[in-house]
Amino acid sequence: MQLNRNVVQTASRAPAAHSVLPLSLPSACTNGRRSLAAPAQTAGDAAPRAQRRSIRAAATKTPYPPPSRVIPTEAPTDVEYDAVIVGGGMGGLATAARLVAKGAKVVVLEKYLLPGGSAAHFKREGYTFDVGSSMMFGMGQEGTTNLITKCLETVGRKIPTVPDPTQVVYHLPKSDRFPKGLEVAVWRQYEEFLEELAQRFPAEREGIKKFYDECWRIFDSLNVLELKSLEEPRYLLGEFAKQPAACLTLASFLATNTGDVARRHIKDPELLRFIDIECFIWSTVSADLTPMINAGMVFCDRHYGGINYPVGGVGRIGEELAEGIVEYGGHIVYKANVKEIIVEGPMDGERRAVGVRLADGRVFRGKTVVSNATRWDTFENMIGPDKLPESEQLFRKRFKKSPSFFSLHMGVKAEVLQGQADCHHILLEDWGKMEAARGVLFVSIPTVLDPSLAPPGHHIVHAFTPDWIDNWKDLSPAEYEAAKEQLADQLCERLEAIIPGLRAATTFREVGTPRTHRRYLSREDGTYGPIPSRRPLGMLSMPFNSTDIRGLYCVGDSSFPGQGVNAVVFSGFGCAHRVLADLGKEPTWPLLDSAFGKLLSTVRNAA
Ligand SMILES: NC(=O)c1ccc[n+]([C@@H]2O[C@H](COP(=O)([O-])OP(=O)(O)OC[C@H]3O[C@@H](n4cnc5c(N)ncnc54)[C@H](O)[C@@H]3O)[C@@H](O)[C@H]2O)c1
Ligand SMILES: CC(C)=CCC/C(C)=C/C=C/C(C)=C/C=C/C(C)=C/C=C/C=C(C)/C=C/C=C(C)/C=C/C=C(\C)CCC=C(C)C
Repeated sequence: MQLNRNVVQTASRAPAAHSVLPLSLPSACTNGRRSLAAPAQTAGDAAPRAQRRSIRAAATKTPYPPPSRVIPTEAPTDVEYDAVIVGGGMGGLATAARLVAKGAKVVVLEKYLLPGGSAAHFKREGYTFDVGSSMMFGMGQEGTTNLITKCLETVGRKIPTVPDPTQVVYHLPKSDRFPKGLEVAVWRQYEEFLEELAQRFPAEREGIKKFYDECWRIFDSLNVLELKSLEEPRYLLGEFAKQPAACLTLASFLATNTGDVARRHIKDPELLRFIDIECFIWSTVSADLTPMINAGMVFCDRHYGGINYPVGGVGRIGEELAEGIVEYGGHIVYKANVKEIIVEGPMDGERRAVGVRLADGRVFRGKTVVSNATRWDTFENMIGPDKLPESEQLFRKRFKKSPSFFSLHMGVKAEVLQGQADCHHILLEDWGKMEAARGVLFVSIPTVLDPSLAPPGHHIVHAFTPDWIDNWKDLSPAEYEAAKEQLADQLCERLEAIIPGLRAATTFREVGTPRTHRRYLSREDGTYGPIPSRRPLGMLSMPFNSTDIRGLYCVGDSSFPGQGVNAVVFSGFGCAHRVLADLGKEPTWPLLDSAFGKLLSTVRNAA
């Protein structure tokens, strides 16, 4: 059966291209093919790509963004805040934005000098480097899942963006069928991507469409809901009443993992491995361990128009949010290292978080405390490893820390990337190494979308690969430096396969190891976030924002729905809603509320 593009394309899947074009950038198109040294395909090469590209990056000049503005603020310590927020990563900022917009008195305490956490940026020699990846979901203009756009709007902000023409281009291992390697581009247009994949695996044409169409069922359901706290039954019942079909669809997928759905429709082992890496690049686990609802979000938002690069760099999002929060009356204190979450009450009775103490001795008191640090940093380091509530002990059995990353930030002469139009690439030479440290190589070239990030005539190449902190322990300073250089050289050698001449064209290079991530992001072992230790029951085992300590909430990637900027912003929306409900600033049905809370924790403990 041939894919029928007219059937696949629906208004909800592909909002008009103009709606996602940059707000202030030229929509200049470059119709050339990708210029990376792409191996030819053997199983049916796709039709000429130039004909199928309907959205192209603005790859020419862009205006320089406004200079970074991080307004340092202080905050009084002699007041009781509605919420004291530990950490100004995207999870903490999203919570703060939603709270201040409702008139709550909020202080954000950030250990570093800048907002954004792992989604911040740093500047060196005329380059603006994104700390993490440059792939931003949730930045579209339509629907309800464009949570980054919505979060900015909450505090009156908007950022010009550039659409990514492809989400990612995969350069995957050689096999009998693909002697030069399997290459697949995930085009912004859904039909183009389906066609490309079906050309590679013609016998699975129908299965491919069925699998990805199941993802659309989830996305289309999420994309009509007002996204708030799933722990608040009054809101939840309201959404069920307004959108019963969407809510039932989501409920039916809550306990499902992606691998199960993929195997229902696809039999080819090589294609199933492709679905694995489709999950791995954002969940850092295979499809069997990746909740299907998250896959629905990621596999569809990219075609719906959600992946757009913020002009000026990913760090602009945090900067704009921070400014907006301050404008709405909130406080953000930088260089504020929270050492302790103050909890009152007996160990065997009701315990309540009442504030925090900083390393310099300052105390901020609040009716609620929200932690944007990982659960390990929050409970073990700021409360005490001997005081772990039962639900936290359970969390530690079910989830473990994912590896951190080794990152290589490079400035390169522009000619080495002549004609390049794809920002993100994935390289893997051996399927057996997909989940191993230093196996998958992630590559972002954000300057193809926003040239203003590099000095004229230059590009940024950011390459990173999963790595464990244990690989960097017990080294002398000289050994540490030598190990960094050696691994950086190895990665450059691998990169030469898709960017020939890279090493000779490199004019700037800075390396980060898991130790760097631990130090600057204050994430235990530099972890990227929690991953399941065993097969999870879809999303059901992931904790929401409330904790067993009254008044203490967690937000960010150790809370539902997990890693990803759009995901932690959703977690922030949920957290703010739950906090407001507990503060009496959002309507609730108290009896139902407490019964539902107990039911949820019973279900989660059993999941
Ligand atoms: N392209 C992408 O998709 C992309 C890019 C970057 C980041 N991310 C995602 O962002 C997620 C993380 O976001 P997040 O909001 O959960 O966490 P985060 O680590 O980004 O932010 C946490 C913040 O808390 C601060 N902090 C930690 N301990 C502190 C303490 N004791 N006192 C004061 N401040 C403290 C840190 O300095 C940091 O700014 C990751 O899962 C990753 O997937 C994604
Ligand atoms: C009863 C109950 C509870 C319920 C009922 C039913 C219902 C209603 C349900 C509902 C649900 C919901 C709403 C859900 C939600 C969800 C969500 C929102 C989700 C989201 C997600 C997201 C995500 C996951 C994302 C992610 C992303 C990421 C991670 C990214 C990353 C990236 C990277 C790393 C990059 C790569 C790079 C290269 C390639 C270079």
